[in-house]
Amino acid sequence: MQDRFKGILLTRDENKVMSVNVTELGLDDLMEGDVVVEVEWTTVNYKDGLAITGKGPVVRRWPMVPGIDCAGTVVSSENERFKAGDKVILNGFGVGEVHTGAYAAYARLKGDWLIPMPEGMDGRSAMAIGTAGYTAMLSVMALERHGITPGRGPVVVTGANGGVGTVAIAVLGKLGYEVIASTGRTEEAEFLKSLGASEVIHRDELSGPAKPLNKERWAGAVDAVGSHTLANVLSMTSYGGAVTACGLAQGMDLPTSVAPFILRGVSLLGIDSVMAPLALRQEAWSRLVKDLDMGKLEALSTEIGFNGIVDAAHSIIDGKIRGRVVVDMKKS
Ligand SMILES: C=CC(=O)SCCNC(=O)CCNC(=O)[C@H](O)C(C)(C)COP(=O)(O)OP(=O)(O)OC[C@H]1O[C@@H](n2cnc3c(N)ncnc32)[C@H](O)[C@@H]1OP(=O)(O)O
Ligand SMILES: NC(=O)C1=CN([C@@H]2O[C@H](COP(=O)(O)OP(=O)(O)OC[C@H]3O[C@@H](n4cnc5c(N)ncnc54)[C@H](O)[C@@H]3O)[C@@H](O)[C@H]2O)C=CC1
Repeated sequence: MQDRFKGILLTRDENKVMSVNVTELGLDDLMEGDVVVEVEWTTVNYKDGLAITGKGPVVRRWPMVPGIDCAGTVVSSENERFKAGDKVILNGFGVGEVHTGAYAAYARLKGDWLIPMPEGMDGRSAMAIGTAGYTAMLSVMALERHGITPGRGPVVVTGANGGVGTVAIAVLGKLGYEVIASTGRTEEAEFLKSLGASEVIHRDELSGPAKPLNKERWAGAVDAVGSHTLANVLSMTSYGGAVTACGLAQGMDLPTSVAPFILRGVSLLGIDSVMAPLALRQEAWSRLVKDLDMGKLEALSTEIGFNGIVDAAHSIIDGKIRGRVVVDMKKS
């Protein structure tokens, strides 16, 4: 292991003005943990974008190495579950928020947070999926638990060209659902159809203030957008349907009424990837091996090197990234 290694460090001055520094770090700059991992692959999620641009109060401890997820190899371990050489995945648990994170050549982490690399997956594909794709899987699993089968009717996916959206479309399509993709980038309709969407609608149909109830259009939804979009999705969900909420790309508010819940028995299912229990995580990663077509994952992914992370963080907040960004940490 190198004594000094590259990393990104977010610092704040006495006036709480943030700086983003590409710098050299040592192990002492990383917070305590019982496993040191060489970060081989990481990614840029919306939350990483919020952290690096400072657009959202994601970072809650300073200074911070951002980066909420990574895949790599264990370098040293005092945890009985892991030994040097093991391939692992890390996502969530406040890493990149309150615990120094993935945008460095090494990460010092708690072994209890790590998942052994599932059979059939490698570091690159794990991070092409990343937190966004794993959250898409958690969302699909929540719909399934609620009895939303392909026979119940279509499922709408909002934020369809984003990380959660593209992976959700690919998984739902493979599982046989009729998928309606909602996007502001309708010029990407053919791409979304190639992933598994049957129909593409413009996000403007869902982005204004919602009526309490509207014509029933879908049995289920994977929503990554929140705000008016989620309110409209709820108002158009058919009797007994279910909607998962994981994101806030339009806003953190939810200007809805109780009508969909009390008149149509619609359920709103909250999805949190960060503190999801280990068993649910392992199930989600195993399901991704089985239910996500790796050719489609490749089609929705763009690879960059370490030096591209900061630009990609700005681009994701500007809504300019299609699908997922995977970062090869060995590449500059
Ligand atoms: C991969 C996942 C995602 O992408 S999620 C989307 C990205 N996340 C965000 O945009 C969240 C950013 N955070 C915020 O906007 C705010 O922190 C807030 C609205 C969630 C809360 O802010 P507010 O100023 O209203 O309250 P406090 O900071 O005083 O916190 C209240 C209470 O909540 C605890 N808390 C704060 N952040 C989190 C979090 N991320 N996860 C879990 N809990 C959180 C905080 O510790 C306080 O609890 P207490 O018991 O008093 O300590
Ligand atoms: N709850 C959780 O644990 C998790 C939450 N998330 C959240 O899910 C959301 C999506 O994440 P990603 O797919 O990775 O982000 P992304 O940026 O890849 O995708 C978001 C999509 O929403 C679109 N969008 C932006 N503004 C919009 C608006 N006003 N109306 C409709 N669409 C809009 C963008 O064009 C983009 O296609 C984010 O808010 C993120 O924070 C992501 C992962 C885990």
